[in-house]
Amino acid sequence: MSWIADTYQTMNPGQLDALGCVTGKPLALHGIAGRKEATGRGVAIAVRECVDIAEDMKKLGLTAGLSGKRVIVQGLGNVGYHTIKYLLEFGATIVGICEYEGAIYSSSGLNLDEVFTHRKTTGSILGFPGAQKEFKNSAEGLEQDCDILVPAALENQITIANVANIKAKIIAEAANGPTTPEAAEVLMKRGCIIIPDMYCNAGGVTVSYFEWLKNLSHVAFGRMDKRYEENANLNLVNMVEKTTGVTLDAVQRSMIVKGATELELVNSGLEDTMIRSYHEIRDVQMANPKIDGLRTAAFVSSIDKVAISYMNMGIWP
Ligand SMILES: NC(=O)C1=CN([C@@H]2O[C@H](COP(=O)(O)OP(=O)(O)OC[C@H]3O[C@@H](n4cnc5c(N)ncnc54)[C@H](OP(=O)(O)O)[C@@H]3O)[C@@H](O)[C@H]2O)C=CC1
Ligand SMILES: O=C(O)CCC(=O)C(=O)O
Repeated sequence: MSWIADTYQTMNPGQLDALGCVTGKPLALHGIAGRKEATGRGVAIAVRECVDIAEDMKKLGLTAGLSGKRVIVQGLGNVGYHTIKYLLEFGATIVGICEYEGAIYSSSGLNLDEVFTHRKTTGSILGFPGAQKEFKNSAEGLEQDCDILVPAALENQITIANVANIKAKIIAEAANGPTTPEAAEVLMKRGCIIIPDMYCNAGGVTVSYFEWLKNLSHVAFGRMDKRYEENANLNLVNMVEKTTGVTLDAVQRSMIVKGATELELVNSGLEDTMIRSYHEIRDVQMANPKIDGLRTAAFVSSIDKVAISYMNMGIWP
Protein backbone atom coordinates (compact mmCIF):
# COMPACT_ATOMS: atom_id res chain seq x y z
CA MET A 1 0.00 0.00 0.00
CA SER A 2 2.96 2.30 0.69
CA TRP A 3 4.13 2.46 -2.93
CA ILE A 4 0.59 2.98 -4.21
CA ALA A 5 0.14 5.94 -1.84
CA ASP A 6 3.61 7.27 -2.67
CA THR A 7 3.09 6.95 -6.44
CA TYR A 8 -0.34 8.59 -6.30
CA GLN A 9 0.99 11.44 -4.16
CA THR A 10 3.97 11.98 -6.49
CA MET A 11 1.77 12.02 -9.58
CA ASN A 12 -0.76 14.38 -7.99
CA PRO A 13 1.37 17.15 -6.51
CA GLY A 14 -0.55 19.58 -4.34
CA GLN A 15 -3.52 17.27 -3.83
CA LEU A 16 -4.10 17.62 -0.08
CA ASP A 17 -6.12 14.39 0.29
CA ALA A 18 -3.75 12.23 -1.75
CA LEU A 19 -2.95 9.86 1.15
CA GLY A 20 -6.61 8.89 1.30
CA CYS A 21 -6.25 7.21 -2.11
CA VAL A 22 -5.57 3.80 -0.55
CA THR A 23 -6.05 2.16 2.88
CA GLY A 24 -4.06 -0.43 4.80
CA LYS A 25 -0.99 1.84 4.81
CA PRO A 26 1.70 1.48 7.50
CA LEU A 27 1.38 3.81 10.50
CA ALA A 28 4.39 5.84 9.38
CA LEU A 29 2.52 6.69 6.16
CA HIS A 30 -0.63 7.75 8.02
CA GLY A 31 -2.23 4.33 8.25
CA ILE A 32 -4.32 3.58 11.34
CA ALA A 33 -3.73 1.70 14.60
CA GLY A 34 -5.64 -1.60 14.80
CA ARG A 35 -6.09 -2.28 11.05
CA LYS A 36 -4.00 -5.47 11.07
CA GLU A 37 -6.14 -7.21 13.67
CA ALA A 38 -9.44 -5.53 12.70
CA THR A 39 -10.91 -8.28 10.49
CA GLY A 40 -10.26 -11.07 13.00
CA ARG A 41 -11.43 -8.91 15.90
CA GLY A 42 -14.62 -8.18 13.96
CA VAL A 43 -15.19 -11.88 13.20
CA ALA A 44 -14.85 -12.74 16.90
CA ILE A 45 -17.33 -10.00 17.85
CA ALA A 46 -19.77 -11.24 15.16
CA VAL A 47 -19.59 -14.78 16.55
CA ARG A 48 -19.99 -13.50 20.12
CA GLU A 49 -23.11 -11.51 19.16
CA CYS A 50 -24.60 -14.54 17.41
CA VAL A 51 -24.06 -16.98 20.28
CA ASP A 52 -25.24 -14.50 22.91
CA ILE A 53 -28.84 -14.75 21.67
CA ALA A 54 -30.36 -17.50 23.85
CA GLU A 55 -33.44 -17.94 21.63
CA ASP A 56 -31.31 -18.69 18.54
CA MET A 57 -28.93 -20.97 20.42
CA LYS A 58 -31.84 -22.97 21.85
CA LYS A 59 -32.96 -23.80 18.30
CA LEU A 60 -29.46 -25.18 17.65
CA GLY A 61 -29.46 -27.15 20.90
CA LEU A 62 -26.73 -24.92 22.33
CA THR A 63 -26.53 -22.72 25.40
CA ALA A 64 -26.01 -18.99 25.06
CA GLY A 65 -22.53 -17.48 25.35
CA LEU A 66 -19.09 -18.18 23.94
CA SER A 67 -17.72 -19.75 27.09
CA GLY A 68 -16.69 -23.31 26.26
CA LYS A 69 -18.00 -23.23 22.66
CA ARG A 70 -15.85 -25.51 20.50
CA VAL A 71 -14.46 -23.79 17.42
CA ILE A 72 -12.53 -24.98 14.35
CA VAL A 73 -10.72 -22.32 12.32
CA GLN A 74 -9.36 -22.80 8.80
CA GLY A 75 -6.36 -20.57 8.02
CA LEU A 76 -3.70 -19.26 10.39
CA GLY A 77 -3.04 -16.11 8.36
CA ASN A 78 -3.97 -12.56 9.29
CA VAL A 79 -7.71 -13.16 9.66
CA GLY A 80 -7.52 -16.68 11.13
CA TYR A 81 -4.83 -15.84 13.68
CA HIS A 82 -6.62 -12.77 15.04
CA THR A 83 -10.03 -14.48 14.99
CA ILE A 84 -8.59 -17.23 17.21
CA LYS A 85 -6.85 -14.69 19.47
CA TYR A 86 -10.05 -12.77 20.23
CA LEU A 87 -12.33 -15.84 20.37
CA LEU A 88 -10.00 -17.22 23.05
CA GLU A 89 -10.17 -13.89 24.91
CA PHE A 90 -13.98 -14.12 24.77
CA GLY A 91 -13.90 -17.61 26.34
CA ALA A 92 -14.21 -20.00 23.37
CA THR A 93 -12.17 -23.21 23.03
CA ILE A 94 -10.26 -23.68 19.78
CA VAL A 95 -10.47 -27.41 19.13
CA GLY A 96 -9.19 -27.45 15.56
CA ILE A 97 -6.93 -25.49 13.21
CA CYS A 98 -6.64 -26.29 9.49
CA GLU A 99 -3.80 -25.02 7.35
CA TYR A 100 -2.55 -25.63 3.83
CA GLU A 101 -0.38 -28.63 4.82
CA GLY A 102 -2.86 -30.35 7.17
CA ALA A 103 -5.07 -29.97 10.21
CA ILE A 104 -4.80 -30.59 13.95
CA TYR A 105 -7.50 -31.30 16.55
CA SER A 106 -7.71 -31.45 20.33
CA SER A 107 -11.02 -31.68 22.20
CA SER A 108 -9.43 -30.02 25.24
CA GLY A 109 -8.32 -26.98 23.23
CA LEU A 110 -5.26 -25.75 21.33
CA ASN A 111 -2.88 -23.03 22.51
CA LEU A 112 -2.65 -20.41 19.73
CA ASP A 113 0.84 -19.15 20.48
CA GLU A 114 2.26 -22.65 20.87
CA VAL A 115 0.69 -23.75 17.54
CA PHE A 116 1.89 -20.59 15.81
CA THR A 117 5.46 -20.99 17.12
CA HIS A 118 5.47 -24.70 16.22
CA ARG A 119 4.44 -23.89 12.62
CA LYS A 120 7.01 -21.11 12.38
CA THR A 121 9.87 -23.27 13.63
CA THR A 122 9.01 -26.57 11.88
CA GLY A 123 7.31 -25.14 8.77
CA SER A 124 4.17 -27.21 9.42
CA ILE A 125 1.16 -27.35 11.70
CA LEU A 126 1.53 -31.15 11.72
CA GLY A 127 3.51 -32.76 14.53
CA PHE A 128 2.21 -30.27 17.10
CA PRO A 129 2.70 -32.03 20.47
CA GLY A 130 -0.59 -30.68 21.94
CA ALA A 131 -2.79 -32.23 19.22
CA GLN A 132 -4.81 -35.41 19.86
CA LYS A 133 -5.42 -36.00 16.15
CA GLU A 134 -3.88 -34.72 12.96
CA PHE A 135 -4.93 -34.94 9.32
CA LYS A 136 -2.60 -34.77 6.33
CA ASN A 137 -5.65 -33.95 4.22
CA SER A 138 -6.47 -30.50 5.63
CA ALA A 139 -10.10 -30.65 4.44
CA GLU A 140 -10.76 -33.46 6.96
CA GLY A 141 -10.15 -30.94 9.73
CA LEU A 142 -13.29 -29.04 8.71
CA GLU A 143 -15.39 -32.16 9.29
CA GLN A 144 -14.43 -32.72 12.94
CA ASP A 145 -16.74 -32.27 15.92
CA CYS A 146 -17.33 -28.61 16.88
CA ASP A 147 -20.05 -26.03 17.49
CA ILE A 148 -18.65 -23.27 15.27
CA LEU A 149 -16.64 -23.48 12.05
CA VAL A 150 -14.72 -20.41 10.90
CA PRO A 151 -13.36 -20.75 7.35
CA ALA A 152 -10.75 -17.96 7.26
CA ALA A 153 -8.52 -18.96 4.34
CA LEU A 154 -10.10 -19.03 0.90
CA GLU A 155 -13.31 -19.43 -1.10
CA ASN A 156 -15.33 -22.61 -1.91
CA GLN A 157 -14.34 -24.65 1.16
CA ILE A 158 -17.80 -25.90 2.16
CA THR A 159 -19.32 -27.43 -0.93
CA ILE A 160 -21.94 -29.97 -1.89
CA ALA A 161 -19.14 -32.59 -1.77
CA ASN A 162 -18.34 -32.16 1.95
CA VAL A 163 -21.39 -30.44 3.46
CA ALA A 164 -22.91 -33.73 4.65
CA ASN A 165 -19.83 -34.23 6.86
CA ILE A 166 -19.76 -30.75 8.38
CA LYS A 167 -20.78 -30.99 12.06
CA ALA A 168 -20.72 -27.30 13.04
CA LYS A 169 -24.05 -25.62 13.76
CA ILE A 170 -22.71 -22.13 13.15
CA ILE A 171 -20.57 -21.18 10.14
CA ALA A 172 -18.81 -17.82 10.51
CA GLU A 173 -17.63 -16.79 7.04
CA ALA A 174 -14.37 -14.98 7.80
CA ALA A 175 -13.02 -15.61 4.28
CA ASN A 176 -14.81 -14.29 1.23
CA GLY A 177 -17.16 -16.85 -0.34
CA PRO A 178 -16.11 -19.94 1.66
CA THR A 179 -19.56 -21.61 1.32
CA THR A 180 -21.02 -22.43 -2.09
CA PRO A 181 -24.72 -21.52 -2.57
CA GLU A 182 -25.70 -25.23 -2.86
CA ALA A 183 -23.90 -26.09 0.39
CA ALA A 184 -25.43 -23.07 2.12
CA GLU A 185 -28.90 -24.32 1.16
CA VAL A 186 -28.19 -27.72 2.73
CA LEU A 187 -26.84 -26.11 5.91
CA MET A 188 -29.86 -23.85 6.26
CA LYS A 189 -32.31 -26.73 5.73
CA ARG A 190 -30.43 -28.42 8.58
CA GLY A 191 -31.16 -25.34 10.72
CA CYS A 192 -27.55 -24.06 10.89
CA ILE A 193 -26.74 -20.35 11.19
CA ILE A 194 -24.43 -18.91 8.54
CA ILE A 195 -22.92 -15.56 9.54
CA PRO A 196 -22.40 -14.19 6.01
CA ASP A 197 -19.02 -12.96 4.75
CA MET A 198 -20.29 -9.51 3.71
CA TYR A 199 -20.96 -8.81 7.39
CA CYS A 200 -18.70 -11.27 9.22
CA ASN A 201 -15.38 -10.08 7.74
CA ALA A 202 -16.36 -6.41 7.41
CA GLY A 203 -14.24 -5.35 10.40
CA GLY A 204 -11.30 -4.85 8.04
CA VAL A 205 -13.07 -2.54 5.65
CA THR A 206 -14.68 -0.73 8.59
CA VAL A 207 -11.28 0.17 10.05
CA SER A 208 -10.04 1.01 6.54
CA TYR A 209 -12.92 3.49 6.45
CA PHE A 210 -11.67 4.97 9.74
CA GLU A 211 -8.21 5.26 8.14
CA TRP A 212 -9.73 7.16 5.20
CA LEU A 213 -11.53 9.50 7.64
CA LYS A 214 -8.20 10.07 9.44
CA ASN A 215 -6.49 10.86 6.12
CA LEU A 216 -9.22 13.31 5.05
CA SER A 217 -9.17 15.09 8.41
CA HIS A 218 -5.32 15.12 8.51
CA VAL A 219 -5.24 14.33 12.22
CA ALA A 220 -4.99 11.11 14.26
CA PHE A 221 -8.02 10.07 16.29
CA GLY A 222 -7.68 11.25 19.90
CA ARG A 223 -5.01 13.86 19.21
CA MET A 224 -7.24 16.85 19.84
CA ASP A 225 -9.14 15.62 22.89
CA LYS A 226 -6.98 13.08 24.76
CA ARG A 227 -5.26 15.56 27.11
CA TYR A 228 -8.38 17.65 27.53
CA GLU A 229 -10.31 14.54 28.56
CA GLU A 230 -7.53 13.51 30.98
CA ASN A 231 -7.42 16.94 32.64
CA ALA A 232 -11.21 17.04 32.98
CA ASN A 233 -11.22 13.50 34.47
CA LEU A 234 -8.38 14.43 36.83
CA ASN A 235 -10.30 17.46 38.11
CA LEU A 236 -13.33 15.26 38.69
CA VAL A 237 -11.33 12.57 40.55
CA ASN A 238 -9.63 15.22 42.72
CA MET A 239 -13.01 16.74 43.55
CA VAL A 240 -14.57 13.34 44.41
CA GLU A 241 -11.55 12.42 46.56
CA LYS A 242 -11.73 15.74 48.40
CA THR A 243 -15.49 15.48 48.97
CA THR A 244 -15.57 11.82 50.05
CA GLY A 245 -12.21 11.57 51.78
CA VAL A 246 -11.53 8.36 49.78
CA THR A 247 -8.16 8.18 48.02
CA LEU A 248 -7.78 6.09 44.85
CA ASP A 249 -4.61 4.09 44.29
CA ALA A 250 -2.41 4.82 41.25
CA VAL A 251 -3.95 2.04 39.12
CA GLN A 252 -7.56 3.08 39.84
CA ARG A 253 -6.67 6.72 39.25
CA SER A 254 -5.02 6.10 35.88
CA MET A 255 -7.92 3.85 34.76
CA ILE A 256 -10.41 6.67 35.37
CA VAL A 257 -8.27 9.59 34.26
CA LYS A 258 -6.77 8.17 31.06
CA GLY A 259 -7.96 9.69 27.75
CA ALA A 260 -8.64 7.39 24.78
CA THR A 261 -5.82 6.54 22.36
CA GLU A 262 -6.34 6.13 18.61
CA LEU A 263 -6.31 2.34 19.01
CA GLU A 264 -8.98 2.46 21.74
CA LEU A 265 -11.20 4.71 19.62
CA VAL A 266 -10.75 2.49 16.55
CA ASN A 267 -11.60 -0.63 18.55
CA SER A 268 -14.63 1.10 20.03
CA GLY A 269 -15.91 2.15 16.59
CA LEU A 270 -15.27 -1.35 15.22
CA GLU A 271 -17.06 -3.07 18.10
CA ASP A 272 -20.05 -0.77 17.85
CA THR A 273 -20.33 -1.30 14.08
CA MET A 274 -20.16 -5.10 14.40
CA ILE A 275 -22.68 -5.24 17.28
CA ARG A 276 -25.19 -2.84 15.74
CA SER A 277 -25.00 -4.46 12.31
CA TYR A 278 -25.55 -8.00 13.62
CA HIS A 279 -28.76 -7.00 15.38
CA GLU A 280 -29.90 -4.88 12.44
CA ILE A 281 -29.52 -7.84 10.08
CA ARG A 282 -31.09 -10.33 12.49
CA ASP A 283 -34.04 -7.99 13.10
CA VAL A 284 -34.67 -7.87 9.33
CA GLN A 285 -34.64 -11.67 9.22
CA MET A 286 -36.99 -11.98 12.21
CA ALA A 287 -39.45 -9.47 10.76
CA ASN A 288 -39.98 -11.35 7.49
CA PRO A 289 -40.67 -15.12 7.43
CA LYS A 290 -39.80 -15.21 3.70
CA ILE A 291 -36.18 -14.34 4.52
CA ASP A 292 -34.33 -17.64 4.84
CA GLY A 293 -31.15 -16.54 6.61
CA LEU A 294 -28.74 -13.80 7.63
CA ARG A 295 -27.22 -13.50 4.11
CA THR A 296 -30.53 -12.62 2.48
CA ALA A 297 -31.34 -10.39 5.46
CA ALA A 298 -28.03 -8.53 4.98
CA PHE A 299 -28.87 -7.94 1.30
CA VAL A 300 -32.39 -6.76 2.17
CA SER A 301 -31.06 -4.46 4.88
CA SER A 302 -28.48 -2.92 2.50
CA ILE A 303 -30.86 -2.54 -0.45
CA ASP A 304 -33.48 -0.98 1.86
CA LYS A 305 -30.94 1.66 2.92
CA VAL A 306 -30.15 2.54 -0.69
CA ALA A 307 -33.87 2.63 -1.56
CA ILE A 308 -34.71 4.84 1.43
CA SER A 309 -31.94 7.29 0.44
CA TYR A 310 -33.28 7.47 -3.12
CA MET A 311 -36.84 7.96 -1.91
CA ASN A 312 -35.81 10.70 0.52
CA MET A 313 -33.85 12.55 -2.18
CA GLY A 314 -36.59 12.11 -4.72
CA ILE A 315 -35.58 14.55 -7.46
CA TRP A 316 -32.98 12.79 -9.59
CA PRO A 317 -33.59 9.30 -11.03
N1 LIG B 1 -7.09 -9.39 5.62
C1 LIG B 1 -8.27 -8.78 5.68
O1 LIG B 1 -8.40 -7.68 6.26
C2 LIG B 1 -9.48 -9.38 5.08
C3 LIG B 1 -9.46 -10.66 4.54
N2 LIG B 1 -10.61 -11.23 4.06
C4 LIG B 1 -10.63 -12.58 3.51
O2 LIG B 1 -10.14 -13.51 4.50
C5 LIG B 1 -9.47 -14.59 3.86
C6 LIG B 1 -8.09 -14.75 4.47
O3 LIG B 1 -7.36 -13.53 4.31
P1 LIG B 1 -5.99 -13.25 5.08
O4 LIG B 1 -6.05 -13.87 6.44
O5 LIG B 1 -5.76 -11.80 4.98
O6 LIG B 1 -4.95 -14.02 4.18
P2 LIG B 1 -3.59 -14.72 4.61
O7 LIG B 1 -2.86 -15.01 3.34
O8 LIG B 1 -2.92 -13.92 5.68
O9 LIG B 1 -4.09 -16.06 5.29
C7 LIG B 1 -4.64 -17.14 4.62
C8 LIG B 1 -4.17 -18.40 5.33
O10 LIG B 1 -4.86 -19.52 4.81
C9 LIG B 1 -3.93 -20.53 4.54
N3 LIG B 1 -4.40 -21.42 3.48
C10 LIG B 1 -4.24 -21.31 2.15
N4 LIG B 1 -4.80 -22.33 1.52
C11 LIG B 1 -5.34 -23.13 2.46
C12 LIG B 1 -6.04 -24.37 2.44
N5 LIG B 1 -6.31 -25.00 1.29
N6 LIG B 1 -6.45 -24.89 3.61
C13 LIG B 1 -6.16 -24.29 4.76
N7 LIG B 1 -5.50 -23.12 4.85
C14 LIG B 1 -5.08 -22.55 3.72
C15 LIG B 1 -2.67 -19.80 4.15
O11 LIG B 1 -1.56 -20.66 4.30
P3 LIG B 1 -0.16 -20.38 3.55
O12 LIG B 1 0.42 -19.21 4.27
O13 LIG B 1 0.59 -21.63 3.74
O14 LIG B 1 -0.51 -20.09 2.12
C16 LIG B 1 -2.67 -18.65 5.13
O15 LIG B 1 -2.10 -18.99 6.36
C17 LIG B 1 -9.52 -14.29 2.34
O16 LIG B 1 -10.68 -14.93 1.82
C18 LIG B 1 -9.71 -12.78 2.31
O17 LIG B 1 -10.34 -12.34 1.12
C19 LIG B 1 -11.81 -10.55 4.12
C20 LIG B 1 -11.89 -9.29 4.63
C21 LIG B 1 -10.72 -8.59 5.11
O1 LIG C 1 -9.32 -3.00 3.81
C1 LIG C 1 -10.19 -2.97 2.96
O2 LIG C 1 -10.61 -1.88 2.53
C2 LIG C 1 -10.83 -4.22 2.41
C3 LIG C 1 -10.34 -5.49 3.04
C4 LIG C 1 -11.09 -6.66 2.55
O3 LIG C 1 -12.29 -6.64 2.53
C5 LIG C 1 -10.39 -7.85 2.06
O4 LIG C 1 -9.15 -7.94 2.21
O5 LIG C 1 -11.06 -8.74 1.50
